[in-house]
Amino acid sequence: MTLTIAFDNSYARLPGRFHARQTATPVAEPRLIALNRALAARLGLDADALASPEGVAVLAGNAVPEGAEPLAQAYAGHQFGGWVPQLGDGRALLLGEIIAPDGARFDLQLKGSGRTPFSRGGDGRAWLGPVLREYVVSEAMAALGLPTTRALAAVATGEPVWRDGFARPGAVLTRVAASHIRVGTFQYFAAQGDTEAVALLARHAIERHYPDASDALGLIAGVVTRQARLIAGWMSVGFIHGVMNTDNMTVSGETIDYGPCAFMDTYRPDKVFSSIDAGGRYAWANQPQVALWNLAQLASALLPLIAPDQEAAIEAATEVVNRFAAIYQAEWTRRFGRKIGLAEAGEDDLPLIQSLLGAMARNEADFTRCFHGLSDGTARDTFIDPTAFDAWAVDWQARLAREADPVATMQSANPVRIPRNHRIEQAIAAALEGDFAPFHALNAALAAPYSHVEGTEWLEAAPEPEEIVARTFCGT
Ligand SMILES: Nc1ncnc2c1ncn2[C@@H]1O[C@H](COP(=O)(O)OP(=O)(O)OP(=O)(O)O)[C@@H](O)[C@H]1O
Ligand SMILES: [Mg+2]
Repeated sequence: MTLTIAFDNSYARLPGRFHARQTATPVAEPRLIALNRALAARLGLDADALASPEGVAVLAGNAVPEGAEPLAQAYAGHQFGGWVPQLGDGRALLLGEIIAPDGARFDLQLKGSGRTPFSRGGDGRAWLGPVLREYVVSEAMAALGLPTTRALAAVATGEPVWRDGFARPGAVLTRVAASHIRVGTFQYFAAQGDTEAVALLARHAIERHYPDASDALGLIAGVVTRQARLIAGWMSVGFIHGVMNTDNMTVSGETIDYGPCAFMDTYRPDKVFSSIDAGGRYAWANQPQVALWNLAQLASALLPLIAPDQEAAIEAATEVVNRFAAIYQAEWTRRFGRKIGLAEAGEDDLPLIQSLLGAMARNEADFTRCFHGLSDGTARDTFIDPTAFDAWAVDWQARLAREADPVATMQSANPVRIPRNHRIEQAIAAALEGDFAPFHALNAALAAPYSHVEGTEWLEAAPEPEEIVARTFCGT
């Protein structure tokens, strides 16, 4: 079985200071854990060839496929608000880009493939737990209909990875993305005063993601729009990214870096999962503000391209960045409106949505179960005090009288299943014992999140108190 991948590596053609050419460090005993056949088909890749020994060698980094030009991408970033002038792929390699049958261009990247010039003190590796988490959650995000990087494959390396004094099984994730260009990629060059590189990168990003944009302002406007919509989408499914540093925000508008992420069970606007987010900077309710702050950093990196006069550039960029609030608010209203059965919610409907959310918080309602329960009469059962729900439902029913098919609207907006954190942890624990069945069952159940599927009820319920997993770790 021969694996042929038609690479066309536009990022590798950018000047040398954009990346470090590097091959993966071979691993002892590659073994395929999961191959995403549906995604392979979408990309025009031969899944059987990927699953063959030759294919698995490529997915593990033990063989370089013909046409690939592996490289680590340079980037910088603000981490928890603190500036880090050089980050870069310290444990990932871009193999190259492929053009799918429909003409769309995708990066093919290995994550956990060994040390690079950007590794600093790190070992360049990933362990099984975070690889499975990223696989499950990124694919669930795609199934929910939200823009995201994808997981094409997970491979066990047969080598230990040391974390906190424990030997963990090593793994490599094959990630697919519209690109891996981050806000931090622009910042990396801007901070060095390398305006030529910023301009080259802007042109590259425009060609790949915003062909209608004619200049840097158009690029910013495009990213602002996509990120505002993306974050509103996260909010609508209770997703908490957990580490929204500027190096973890894409310019394409796809969700990236599923390190400490989680979906919340009980609705709490200030919910934080990440063990390192002590100040709650990246709490659920803070995500739009953080995104806006990150976008301001992008705009500031692009200032030299906007106008020779800095004052004028700042003024123009600020106007574009400030469009975020209206785009976000419109998308938030549209999404939460649909969640309560309103096909086209408007500003007038905000009090109704907000009063439900307030009551949900006071009554410790499960976010996913409560919204889904609106269409089958079980929402009130998720409240500590169901009569509080009933009180809200009076106004709600009155408003629903003006809707043609509110049940259909709600069912298309409220997932019945999300990747619950305790289920992810259970799947990881089983995998560490050599049993990957729960991991595969989780992926299968999450592929169709909006409809009831026989045999997947175990994933619909909120965790029992003793099952709750309230902490996540940063995934390195
Ligand atoms: N085990 C490791 N070895 C070397 N570098 C690492 C390791 N873990 C993380 N890094 C680097 O630390 C920085 C921040 O890591 P972060 O957790 O945001 O990213 P990541 O999960 O590795 O990757 P990505 O953002 O591509 O999903 C990045 O530059 C990353 O490459
Ligand atoms: Mg990252």
